[in-house]
This record gives sequence, C-alpha cells and structure tokens, in this order.
Amino acid sequence: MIEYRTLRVALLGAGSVGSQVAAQLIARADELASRAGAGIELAGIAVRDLDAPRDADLPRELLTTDPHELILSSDIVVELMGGIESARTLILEALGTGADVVTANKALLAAHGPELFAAAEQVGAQLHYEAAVAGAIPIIRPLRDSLAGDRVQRILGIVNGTTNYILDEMHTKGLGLEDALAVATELGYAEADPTADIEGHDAAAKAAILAGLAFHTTVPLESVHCEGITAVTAEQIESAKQAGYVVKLLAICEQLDSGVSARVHPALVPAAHPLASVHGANNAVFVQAEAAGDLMFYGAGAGASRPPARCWATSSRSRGGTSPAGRASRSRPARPWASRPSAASRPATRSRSRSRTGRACWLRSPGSSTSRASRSRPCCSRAPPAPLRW
Ligand SMILES: NC(=O)C1=CN([C@@H]2O[C@H](COP(=O)(O)OP(=O)(O)OC[C@H]3O[C@@H](n4cnc5c(N)ncnc54)[C@H](OP(=O)(O)O)[C@@H]3O)[C@@H](O)[C@H]2O)C=CC1
Ligand SMILES: N[C@@H](CC=O)C(=O)O
Repeated sequence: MIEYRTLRVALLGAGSVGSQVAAQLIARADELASRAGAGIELAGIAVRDLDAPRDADLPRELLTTDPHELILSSDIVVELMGGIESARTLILEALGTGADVVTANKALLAAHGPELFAAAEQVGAQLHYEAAVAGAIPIIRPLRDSLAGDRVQRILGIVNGTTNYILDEMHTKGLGLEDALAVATELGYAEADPTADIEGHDAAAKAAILAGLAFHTTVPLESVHCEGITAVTAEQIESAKQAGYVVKLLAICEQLDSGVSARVHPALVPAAHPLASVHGANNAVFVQAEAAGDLMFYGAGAGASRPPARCWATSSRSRGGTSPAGRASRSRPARPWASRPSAASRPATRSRSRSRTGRACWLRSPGSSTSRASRSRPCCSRAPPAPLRW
C-alpha cells in the first residue's frame, strides 16, 4: 500500500461554497490523495458562528472561530470567506507561514492582487484562484498557460451567475428583478451583499482579473467601467426580444492599439450568438485570439454545487506531486500582475433609454464602447475603437 505524506488543509469559511468544499474534501480524501501524490487532511474550518446552520453536514469538531491557530498548523489554506480586510489579513498571515493559498475571492484579488502575489513570491508559496472567475469553468489556466503563446484580442464574458439568472428570468418568464434576485440569493448564487452582483462590481472584479491575464498586464479595478443591471426594465428586455436580441450583463476586455479596455455593462446580444443561449446562473467566456480563433468556455457560474470543484482541485494540486510520501515540488508562483501601464478610456454609446427610476440607462451592443461615466475615467484607449464584429 502506498503511503502518502499528509498535507493539512485549513478552510476559512463554510458558507455556500466552503461547506461544499469541506464535504468534498472529506468524502474524496483517498481519491485526492492518489491524484495529488499527498494525503489531504481537512485540519479545520474557520467560521464566525459555530452554531450557524450549514448547507452540508460537517463534523462539529472541525469548526473553529480561531483562524490564526488553524493557519499555523496547515500546509494549504483555502480562503472562502469573501470580503476584503479579514480575508486579506488572513491570506497574508498564511503566506507568511509559507503555506500555499487557494482563494475564490475575486473582489480581494482585484483590489489587492499585486500585494498578495508579491507576498506569495517572497516566500516561494503559491496563490491559486481558479474558482475566482466564472464559477466552475476552468478559465484561469487556459488564459494564463494554454494561450500564453497566442495573442488574445478580446474577451466577452458572462461572468456573473446571479445577474445572468435574473436577466434570464426576466426574459423568459417576465419576472421582476427583485423577485428573481430573491430566488438567486436563496439558491446561493448571490454574494453576501448582492449589491456587488446587481451593480456589476463582482463582474468588474472578474473582468480586471481576466484582462490582466489575457493581456499580460495589471488592470486596476478602478479602471474597469462598471454598470450593473438595476436600471434594466422589463420594457427594455421586451423590446430587445422583439428586435432579436437578448440583454446580457457582459464583461468586455479588449486589447486596443493604444491600451487595454475592460468594461462591464448590460449589452444587446444577437439571439443567434452563442452567448445569447447562456441561461440561468451559467457563465460563458468567449475568447477571441489571433491563432486559436474563437473559443467559448461554458459552465455553471454560481451556486453551491459546482464552483467548489475548482477549489479542491487547486488545493489538491497546490503542493501535490506524483511522488508518494514526499513533499511535492513547488514551482514558483505565477505572476499575472506584472506591471505594464493600462491606457485611458474611450467614448461612444449606441442607444439610450430611460430606466424605471428615470435615470439614464445605457443598453449597448457589446461592439460599442463605454458610457458617459467611463469617458471621464482613465481606463482604455483614447483612440476611437474600430467597430467590433460578432
Ligand atoms: N457563491 C458562489 O456561487 C461563489 C462564490 N465565490 C466566492 O467564494 C467566497 C465565499 O462565497 P460564499 O460561500 O457564497 O460566502 P458565504 O457568505 O455563504 O460564506 C462565508 C463564510 O465565511 C465565514 N466567515 C466570514 N467572515 C469570517 C471571518 N472573519 N472569520 C471566519 N469566518 C468568516 C462565514 O462564517 P459563518 O457561516 O459562521 O457566518 C461563512 O461560513 C466569496 O469570495 C465569493 O465571492 C466564488 C465562486 C462562486
Ligand atoms: N455571486 C457570484 C458568485 C460567483 O462568483 C455570481 O453570481 O457569479
């Protein structure tokens, strides 16, 4: 019988995602050990409230309210708490002990990625974030590794499951935004504060990460134009439908001659385009690259059941190797944040309508560019964009 060295995994958070990751780490420990070349032991799970109801039946003795103690005794720390400050501090603490870290926290990475990656590099630890963008879809490695030799030209992504679910319910069932959001929250799709979903901040954080990887640069979150779905009305959805379009919240990242553009806004997608058929809380990332041509990555974008797979997949690989009984080899951490300046924003808007609240609401074709708000923000190229084609 093969004996593996055991790696201790600390889980920070047992909410929608964390409880499923914990359940899978426990249920599939042997399988993961043989794949990773190291035993995987769930050392403990840090939570705020020991008595809070959990989606999965987790051994009570694994729960703790002391993440610091847990981190000290672990080889791999999986951060699934969400939020910024506590998560940032605990990840830095974990990296400081030399532990590898896995996180699904896109908001944190978009805001503090350079600091965290620098901290990882300093100690030769790894910081994995496969589950931070597009739920269950493997998109980080394809962009960072598989397409490293190609030139990505544009990414069109449906990267927020909650808003896609809401828009889809509005489009197909005529549901109102609030009703659809309530269901999305109940199903575990939404963030702890769902404003991040419906105002587009979650998608903007993901856009910053995707654009940074695709264009080998740093894309600060502040430079991503962000407009959510709160101003999208049932009337707009209906008229789009009549005209052969579907309204989708898109993250659009482009390499322009004069710089990188990243923006998030509701867009009119032609009904025949593959992105129009992305229903429910599914996500899709449509990548256009010079050599590879058009690629589409599709799958579950949010919810308790699917995204966790990518957390335990990365945690098992984090220090994994093929040699039983030995600590796996550690490669240098990847650095998607190497700095290169991004450029300033660009104008152009296609059509304008009034929102329920009377506020100006902009529904654009994904081929058109950013709104009034982004024109004053340095974000993309100053040059007017060439018209985009589907
Ligand atoms: N939901 C989804 O579909 C997806 C979410 N993500 C990301 O995964 C992360 C987790 O999301 P989700 O599971 O939905 O979040 P939840 O809000 O459901 O769960 C958060 C968990 O973290 C714990 N927690 C929060 N703050 C602390 C703290 N300071 N110390 C200890 N424990 C703490 C909570 O404890 P307690 O239970 O005691 O309150 C809870 O168990 C987020 O970064 C999110 O953006 C990524 C992909 C998909
Ligand atoms: N709230 C997010 C969860 C996954 O990242 C979403 O709806 O996509």
